[in-house]
Formats: sequence, C-alpha cells, structure tokens
Amino acid sequence: MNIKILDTTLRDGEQTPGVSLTPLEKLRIATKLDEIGVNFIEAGSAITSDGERQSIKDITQQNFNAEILSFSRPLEMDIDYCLECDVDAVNLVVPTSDLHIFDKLKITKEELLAMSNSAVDYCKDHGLTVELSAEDGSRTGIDFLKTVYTNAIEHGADRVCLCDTVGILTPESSFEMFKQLNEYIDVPISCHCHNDFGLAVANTFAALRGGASEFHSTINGIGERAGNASFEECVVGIYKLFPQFSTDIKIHEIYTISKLVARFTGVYIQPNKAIVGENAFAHESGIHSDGIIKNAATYESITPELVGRKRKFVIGKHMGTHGLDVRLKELGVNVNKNQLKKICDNIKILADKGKTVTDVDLQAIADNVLEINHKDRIKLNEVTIVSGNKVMPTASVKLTVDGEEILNAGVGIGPVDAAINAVNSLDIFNDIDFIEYHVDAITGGTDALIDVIIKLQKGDKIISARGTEPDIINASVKAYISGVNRLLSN
Ligand SMILES: CC(=O)SCCNC(=O)CCNC(=O)[C@H](O)C(C)(C)COP(=O)(O)OP(=O)(O)OC[C@H]1O[C@@H](n2cnc3c(N)ncnc32)[C@H](O)[C@@H]1OP(=O)(O)O
Ligand SMILES: CC(=O)C(=O)O
Repeated sequence: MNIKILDTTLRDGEQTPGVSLTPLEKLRIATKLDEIGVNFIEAGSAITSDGERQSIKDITQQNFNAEILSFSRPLEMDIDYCLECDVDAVNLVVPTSDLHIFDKLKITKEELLAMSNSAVDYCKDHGLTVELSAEDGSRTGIDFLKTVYTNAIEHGADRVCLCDTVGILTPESSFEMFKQLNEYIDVPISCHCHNDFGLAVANTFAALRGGASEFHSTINGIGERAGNASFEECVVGIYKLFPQFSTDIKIHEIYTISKLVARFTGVYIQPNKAIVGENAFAHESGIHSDGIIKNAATYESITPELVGRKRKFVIGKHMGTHGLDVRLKELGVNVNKNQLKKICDNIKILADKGKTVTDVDLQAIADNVLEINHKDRIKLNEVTIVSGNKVMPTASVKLTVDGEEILNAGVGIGPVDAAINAVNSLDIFNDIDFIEYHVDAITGGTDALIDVIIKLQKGDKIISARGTEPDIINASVKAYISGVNRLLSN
C-alpha cells in the first residue's frame, strides 16, 4: 500500500520551544519538502500572526505538487484566516478526550460535536479539503472517537487523523486503536504521534499495520516537548522493514533536508540519531571497521548512500589497523604494515589519556612515525586587527613566504575573516579551499583557551590543521597557515 505523508515541520515542528522560522526559511523548507515527494505540507497555523500568514501565503502561491494545509481550531475565525492564505486544506483539530472537552474547552460533548460539525460545514462551503484531527484522540474512548469521525465524514470531512497528543500509545495499543477505526471508517485514516516515551516512530508503524494509510511527521523529529515522529526514521523504516508499504519520497534527499531544517531551526541533531545523526554511518571500533571493509552489510543495515550520506572511519581508542589504513589513505598517507602498527599503537596511547584523537593528531603521529619533517614555506611574523561596532574589520599581516617578507591587508565580515583574507590574497594561496572551520573554548570564561580546527582542500588533497591560543584570531591564522604549509609540502 502507498502511504501518504503529511509533513508538519512548519507547524508542529515550529512549535518546538524557541523555534521561529522566517517566511523565507519556511519557503525554502517547503520547496524542498515538495521536491522530495511529501504529499501534504502543513505550512503553519494561519491564526497565529501576520508573519505566519505571510509565510503560508508565500507557500500557497508556489503551485507545488503537495497539498498545502493550515492548522485550524474548529472556529470560523481560524478558518477565515486559512481562507485568506488560500490553502488547499485545513488540519481541523478537534479535542475529543474528556480532559480536553471538560477541563480545557469547558463545554459539553454535545457542544463539541456541534462545534466540530459546523466547522466542517463551513470549510466545505468554502471549498476546503478537511482532515479532521482528534486532539488527544489516544485518550478518548473509542466509541466517542467513532462518533466524532462519522459526524465529520457525514458533513464532508475528507480524511481523519488520530493524534497521540501526549505520546502515551504503545505499539500494541496503537495497532489496536487503528485496527478498530479502520474496520469502521471508510475515509483515509492518519496518525499523528508524539515522542514523549520515545515511541513515536514505533507507534506510527503500528498504526500503519492497523490500517492507517497516512502519517504525520516532522524532519529530525522536532516538535512540541519531546517532538513528533521523525520523518527520516519513518520513511527509511518503511523502506527497509515494511515491504508491504511504500512512500513517494526520494530517500537519497533525506540528509539534505535534515541539514537544512537543523540549520534554520537551530535544533541540532544528536550524533547517535538514526539515519541523520553524525555517527549513523561512522565506525571507530576495529572489529566493525574491518567487517565493513570486507562487506559493509556486516555492520550497516542500509548503505549511507541510500540517504545521501557517506561512511566514515573515525580515529580513536577502539580502532584497528584495517580501518586506520583506510583513514590514512583518505588523507593521502601510504604506510607499510610496521608503520601502520606503530601509528595505531600511538593513537591508543593518546586515547588512553582520555584525549579525543583528531585528524590533526593522526597527521602528526603519522609524520612522526614516517619521520617526515615538513619544511614550512610560510611563516607568520605579525598580525594586527582593527575591529569594533562602527568599523569594517580590517587586518594587516606580515608573512615570510619562501624567505621573502611580505606585508598584506584585508577586510572581512569579522576580525577572523579579515585576518584570513589578509593572508589569503597572496598567489601562493590560490586553489586552496576552506571546507571546515570549527572553534571550541577549551576552558571556561572569557580568558578561555581557544582551539580552532580547520579542514582545507587543494585538488584531491584534504588536510586538517589546528591552532590553540587564548586569542581566536591568532588561533585561526595559526591553524590556517599550518594547514597551508602542510598542503604545499611534498
Ligand atoms: C496539540 C497542538 O499542537 S495544538 C496547536 C498549538 N498551536 C498553537 O497554539 C498555535 C499558536 N497559537 C496562538 O497563536 C494562540 O494560542 C492563538 C492565537 C491560537 C490563541 O490565542 P489566545 O486567544 O490568546 O488564547 P490562548 O492561546 O491563551 O488560549 C487558547 C484558547 O483556544 C481554545 N482552544 C484550544 N484548542 C482549541 C480547539 N482545538 N478548538 C477550539 N478551541 C480551542 C482554548 O480553550 C482557549 O480558549 P479560551 O480563551 O476560550 O479559554
Ligand atoms: C494536533 C496536534 O498537533 C496534536 O494533537 O498533537
């Protein structure tokens, strides 16, 4: 069965505490959601604000393939705002549990039914598609749930959804509820699962097995409290674990959209998150890396390329020589068996001291074992910065390049950028690309020691370099020049 997906990153996802997206960011995310094959995009809640309505309008003007919805309470005021935004459909959210009806809305069940029915009428009279979502549906008696749904369907609702608003379903109860609803209801049924007990994705799968033909999810699982069912886990899980289901999603685009949403929302992904986490396809331990090199299926259930990613071998205490050899070759370092063993032993000595072993450390260890002495072509003699809240950051640098002293200047968007630009304007830096810049404060306070790690590329050669200083500008320039010297050697 083909499963439809309603993405609610722009509505429930944006309800993540502290997250607020600009209209442009929402449009960029919606464009990508449409491109990768999401069927329904809940673009926001039109009632919320002028800016929210602008975002929704920008999206409805795009002529996307996906149906565009807005969240709406069963109130004419909310529906009017949805109409003003020209959406195709509304996610009409009707609270159905006793708790929500009596304690939150403070009305009777009869009044709730009347409110729901007349809201559906109003939507249908104005040409809207209606997905009626039972809020707190998982804590609602099944008979009343059926009554709300059948009433709504009689009034023209096109789809219904059961919301596990506080995430209390288990795979067993989810399967059972959806099975009972599926036997009774003949419009498409959707599920909306929250992750309060870490079960949102499992409950979504159970709902599909019980008869749901649509699910709600968010990119990276962001959303209220512990979040919603994660889009990438649901989609890839369906692909790999449930051959009876399919989706319309271009799976290899999943990592791209995950990174886009993380960047715009500022909600970064935990490293061990399935599918999109930094470590999802990273291997440190020797036994795993060796297995992977021989046949990747030994320790990976899906290939990283499936979801637009690459496998990584990480340097560290648990590594063995097979994985280390691959990592060294990636860094352009070829070693014999003895040298490999020595490098591996040295890494373990460092790691046993509790240190994270980086590529920079690996390069230094390898140079030491291979007795390579890099002759530096560039030496930094002096760097001077002018910066403040009213001046364009400007830097001047004195360098010795191949024995000749050179003075150069540059400007930038900040002092670090200005200093790097000042260094960079010499011909010797041509064709060198910055591919990563990472800053850590090693100690606390404003007098912290700053550790800058960068990655540079020239042609096929990629190297990492480090600068550690109390001053971020000195640390950055030092890392940069050290990296360039390494790239220019041999
Ligand atoms: C489970 C979910 O994710 S629900 C979606 C949550 N999303 C949002 O809240 C969207 C953003 N919200 C907002 O901008 C504001 O809350 C607004 C504009 C919707 C309402 O603001 P206010 O009028 O100031 O009310 P406030 O937010 O404080 O309280 C919510 C009101 O909506 C009522 N309400 C809540 N849910 C529903 C519903 N599904 N149907 C009808 N009424 C509802 C509440 O009973 C309360 O009404 P009351 O003032 O009569 O007691
Ligand atoms: C509607 C919704 O977001 C919920 O019930 O969780």
